[in-house]
Amino acid sequence: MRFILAIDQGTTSSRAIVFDEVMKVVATAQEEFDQHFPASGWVEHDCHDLWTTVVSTCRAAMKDAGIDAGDIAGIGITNQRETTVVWDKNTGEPVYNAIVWQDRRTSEFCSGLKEQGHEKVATQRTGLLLDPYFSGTKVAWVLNNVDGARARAEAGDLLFGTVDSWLVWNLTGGQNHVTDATNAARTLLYDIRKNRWSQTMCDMLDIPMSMLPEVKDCASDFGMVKEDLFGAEIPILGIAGDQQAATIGQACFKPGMMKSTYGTGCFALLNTGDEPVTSNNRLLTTIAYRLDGKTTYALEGSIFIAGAVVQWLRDGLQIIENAKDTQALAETADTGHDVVLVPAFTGLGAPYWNAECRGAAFGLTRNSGPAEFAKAALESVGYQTRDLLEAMHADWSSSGETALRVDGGMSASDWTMQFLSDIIDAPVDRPHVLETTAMGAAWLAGQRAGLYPDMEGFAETWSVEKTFTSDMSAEVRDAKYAAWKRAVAAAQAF
Ligand SMILES: Nc1ncnc2c1ncn2[C@@H]1O[C@H](COP(=O)(O)OP(=O)(O)O)[C@@H](O)[C@H]1O
Ligand SMILES: O=P(O)(O)OC[C@H](O)CO
Repeated sequence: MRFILAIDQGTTSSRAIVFDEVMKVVATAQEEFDQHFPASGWVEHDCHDLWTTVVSTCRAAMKDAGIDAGDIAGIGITNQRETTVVWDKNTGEPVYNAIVWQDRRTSEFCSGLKEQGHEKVATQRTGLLLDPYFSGTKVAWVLNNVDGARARAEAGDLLFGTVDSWLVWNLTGGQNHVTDATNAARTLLYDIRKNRWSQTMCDMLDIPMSMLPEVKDCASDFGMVKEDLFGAEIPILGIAGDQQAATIGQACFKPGMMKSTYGTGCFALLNTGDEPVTSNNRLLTTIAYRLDGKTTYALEGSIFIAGAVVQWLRDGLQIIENAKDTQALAETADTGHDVVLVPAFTGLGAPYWNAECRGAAFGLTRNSGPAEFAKAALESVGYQTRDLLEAMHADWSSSGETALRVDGGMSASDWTMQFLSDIIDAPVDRPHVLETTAMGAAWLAGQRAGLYPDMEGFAETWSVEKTFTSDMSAEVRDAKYAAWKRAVAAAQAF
C-alpha cells in the first residue's frame, strides 16, 4: 500500500494528513502555535514554529497511520497564503518573524502608492489591489526596517518566500528555493497573465528579483525531503495556496463552478477558465491552479471575519461555550425584529476594502439578547457571501449557474448554510469530504505520483452530503438584504 502525505500549514495550526491509495484519510495530526501581536494591527508567526510544527505533525500522522516514510509516494503542501518569510540563504536563518496575511502594518505605505496612482498598474499585472494583505509590501517593510536587510538582499544573500517556499527550503535541507503559481499570484510581485515575476512590480516596491523563488506548476517536482528528517527521502509533488487547494479539493474544475470556505474568514473562488477576468467590483483576479503549463484563473472574494464572529460570541461576549451552540441559540431568537451585525472587527474585505471600518450592530431593542446576537452573527456570514456573489455576477455573467460548494468549520452549521441558501437564493452543496484543502494538496501530489485519478476521475469522486435550497420569500429576502446594505453603509460612515 502506498500513501500520500498532505501538509496543511494554516494561520493558527499546522496539520498533517495521511491519505491512502483510494484517497481516504487514515491519520491526522494537528498542532497549534503562538500568534504574536507586537503592535496594533501587526500579526506575526515565529518561522521556526511553522517549521517545527510541520515536522512534528508529519511524524505524528505517520506514526498514527502505522507507516514509514518509505511508504509515502509523495507530499502535497498547502498553506496560509501571502504570509511572508525572508531568510538568509547561507545560514537558513530568517531575518525577521513571518509577517502574517492579516498584518496591516503597511497600510500607510499602500495608501502612499495609491495616491501616487500606482494601483492600476499593480492590478493589471497582478490581479490584486494595493492592500497590506498581500506579500509585496511586507517584503518591502522587512528590507526597509530590519537592520542591514536591504544591503544583504542586494548582495544576493536574502531569499523571500511564502510559507510553502519556506517549508520546501527546510524540507530539502536548503536545496530548493521554489513556489507554485497560486502562491506566487498572492505576492503582488507576479504577473498572472505572463506567468512570470513582474519587473515593474519589483521596481515599484524596490525588491531585488534575486530574492524570488522559482515558480512551478502546482503538480511538479519541488524537491526531495532529505532522508534524515523522516527516515527516507520523499518527493514533494504538489503545492497550492490553501484556498486554491480547497477549490481543487471541491473539484471546481469547470468555468462557473465556485466554492466558499468558512473558516476564520471566508474565501470564495469562482473558476473563470483560461482567461483572467478583470473585476470592476474590487474582487481579486487570481490563479486557481496551473497544471501542465496551463493556467486556470479565478475571481476571488475574501472576507476577513466569518467563523471569527462565532469566536467573538464565545470569547468576547461569552454568550456561548462552543461554536456549535450558536445554532440552538439562533433558533430561539425573537422573529419580530431583526438585529443586523456588521462584523468589521478588522475592517471590511471584498468588495468594500475598507481597512478603517469597525464593527456595528443595528436594530437593537430591549428584547435584544444573546439569541438575537447569535442569529445576527450567523446571518452576517450569509450577507457577506451575497455581497461577493453580487460582485461576481456583475463581473462575469456566466457565474452562478451551478450550486455553491461549501466547506470549512462553519459549514457544519445547518442553520447558517440554510440562511446562506435563502439569502443568495441558490442551492448550497456541502460535500461528504470536508477535508477539501488537504484533499486538494493530496490529489496534486497523488496524481503526479501516478497513484490518483486524473482531473475527470477525481471530479467523479466528489459527492454531496447535503444540499440546502432556498426557502425564503423574495419579499423577505429583499428586505433583509436591503437592511444589511444600509447597515454596512452606516458602519462605514461612522
Ligand atoms: N457548528 C458551528 N457553527 C458555527 N461556527 C462554527 C461551527 N463549527 C466551527 N465554527 C467556526 O469555524 C471556525 C473554524 O473553522 P476552520 O475551518 O477550522 O478554520 P481555520 O482553518 O480558519 O482555523 C471557527 O471560527 C469556529 O468559530
Ligand atoms: O489559514 P487560513 O485557513 O485561515 O487561510 C488563510 C488564507 O490563505 C489567507 O489568504
